[in-house]
Amino acid sequence: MRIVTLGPAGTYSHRAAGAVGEGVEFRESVTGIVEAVATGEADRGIVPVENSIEGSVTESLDALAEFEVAVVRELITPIRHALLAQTGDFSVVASHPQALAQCRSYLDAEHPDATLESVTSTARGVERAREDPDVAAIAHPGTADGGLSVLGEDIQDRTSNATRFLVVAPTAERSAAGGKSSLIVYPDDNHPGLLLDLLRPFADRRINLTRIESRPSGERLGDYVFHIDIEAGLYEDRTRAAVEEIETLAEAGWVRRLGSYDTEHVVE
Ligand SMILES: O=C(O)C(=O)Cc1ccccc1
Repeated sequence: MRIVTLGPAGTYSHRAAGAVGEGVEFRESVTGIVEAVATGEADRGIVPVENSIEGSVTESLDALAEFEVAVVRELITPIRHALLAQTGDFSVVASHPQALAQCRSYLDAEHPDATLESVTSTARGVERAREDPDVAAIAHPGTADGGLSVLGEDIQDRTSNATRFLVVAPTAERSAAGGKSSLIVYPDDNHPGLLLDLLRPFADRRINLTRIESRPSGERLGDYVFHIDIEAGLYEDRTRAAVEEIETLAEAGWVRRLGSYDTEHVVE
């Protein structure tokens, strides 16, 4: 199986990908990962979608709306960040924007003068720190080799920091079996009560929503795509009926069933 995730080696996504298989290939962006699966270049892609401290990885949500893929698994992993550098004398902290945001209080308290540098992944930040003594990285402590020391451990703003990853696959592999499902709804419409109308089909059938997120459609200001996760499988009659009702409401736009899956907790 060809598996792609966020690289270089050592990212949190790479660690989560260990639950999917061996022999991972890397991409520089989550959009590139979802695209590789949509075009048939890869069989599975692992992307972060949501963090318990920092919220959505919006690039992942937008890529799921842009490309035709299925979601086949959901992996939740604890995230524990470390600060790594050649010495304690640095002026730049480089990491993935999510990691920088998850450690905001620590950085404000311990390194208020450091310049924060966003890079494409935590592992890319570690490469920067290996090359440049003026740069520290925030990453998994296991990436501290090649002359780097761990200057701080468990530096995330809350002890419980978890990230939710989705495993994407070609649409032919979409499953209707599972206790949770993900949908994307683009109503291409705007009227008072639209959101209420979109939610009622679930409420009427006692289907619990675990998440709803709106993202700009890119078409015009105030026009949204809704990412909806529910606690029910697409195989269930009540889910089928609810989604059919939503398809009628969104007939000017589209509804995408990404798939059903069960939550897996991955602890390394
Ligand atoms: O950059 C990484 O290591 C990633 O996999 C993205 C990420 C960043 C911070 C927390 C979880 C995932």
